[in-house]
Amino acid sequence: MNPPITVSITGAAGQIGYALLFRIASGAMFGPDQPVNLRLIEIEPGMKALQGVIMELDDCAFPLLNDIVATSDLDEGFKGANWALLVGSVPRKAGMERADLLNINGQIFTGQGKAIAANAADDVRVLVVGNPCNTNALIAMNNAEGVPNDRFFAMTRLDENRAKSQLAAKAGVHNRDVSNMCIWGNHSATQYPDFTNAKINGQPVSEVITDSGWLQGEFISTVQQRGAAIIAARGASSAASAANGVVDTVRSLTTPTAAGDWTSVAVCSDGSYGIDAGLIASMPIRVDAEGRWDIVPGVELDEFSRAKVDASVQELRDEREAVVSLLG
Ligand SMILES: NC(=O)c1ccc[n+]([C@@H]2O[C@H](COP(=O)([O-])OP(=O)(O)OC[C@H]3O[C@@H](n4cnc5c(N)ncnc54)[C@H](O)[C@@H]3O)[C@@H](O)[C@H]2O)c1
Repeated sequence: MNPPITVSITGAAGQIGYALLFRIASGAMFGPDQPVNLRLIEIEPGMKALQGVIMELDDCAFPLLNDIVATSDLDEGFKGANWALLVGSVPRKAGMERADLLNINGQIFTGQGKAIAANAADDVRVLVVGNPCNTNALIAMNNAEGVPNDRFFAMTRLDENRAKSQLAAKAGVHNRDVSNMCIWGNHSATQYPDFTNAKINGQPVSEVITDSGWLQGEFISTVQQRGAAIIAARGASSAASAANGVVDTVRSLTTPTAAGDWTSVAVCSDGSYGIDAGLIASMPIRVDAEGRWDIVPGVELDEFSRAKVDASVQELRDEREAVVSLLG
């Protein structure tokens, strides 16, 4: 058995937390030989529910679950973290402007960034799920002095999985036959699911799905609006599929990417693809055998794609502008 990995999770008593903790503890995230310590972080009002979740974790008698800490103290919560999964955030309420939301959550991610820098392990990696996740990650990154920028990620994998599933259904193939699906930009309704570079059984999608009107219209809007469609149908926002996206993201960042393929995750841009350096934007990412990631170079963006990417990047610039005072 390997020594345990420590995973800190904020918002641990929330919906996504409830779907996520059990999968981490079962070995789905780090494999069947990797014990885990869970450090579960909640705000005070969530602590009672969190105790209930911990009782259920205990009742699973997971062989890989080494230790559980429940706390609302950030220093204790991020102590020794190898992974920090920042799921908790304040949802948008009726009458709240996007700028208000950015600011309320901005305060949270300022404190969490500082606490990660002060307490986490030297190899800490941070995945932000709580929305607006790109800008929350930007704030955490800019407040985590001493933690390299390449350790910060924001989740767009759920969007990638949704896009693959839509393409597979339209083409009458299995999800696993779809590759090279990249979500560009912001995890928001401006995100661009790039069908122009995606492949089905190694063939360009546009050669398999010849209905270009569907690809440019309904496909994109279905992926962009899927979160709202789930809320309308389920009466609650996506949680199990979001938790699955977290598991997939961490697995993809800790295992080599299949040759020629890539995965979607928002990272700190180095200026690639005309995306301003320093923004947290979703791009095609690959991981090598040593576990290092880089932005896949040379992906072609045609005129249609370029306009979509630019629109989403503009939204990220606007969000950055709204929180500039929190960036240190
Ligand atoms: N990136 C993505 O693809 C994606 C997908 C789905 C949901 N989300 C986002 O994930 C977030 C969580 O979703 P959910 O359905 O689990 O929400 P939820 O409201 O069920 O749970 C959120 C939990 O976070 C806790 N919390 C709030 N502020 C906190 C803080 N400062 N520190 C620690 N915990 C805190 C709350 O007490 C609550 O238990 C939301 O922001 C949602 O929009 C992102």
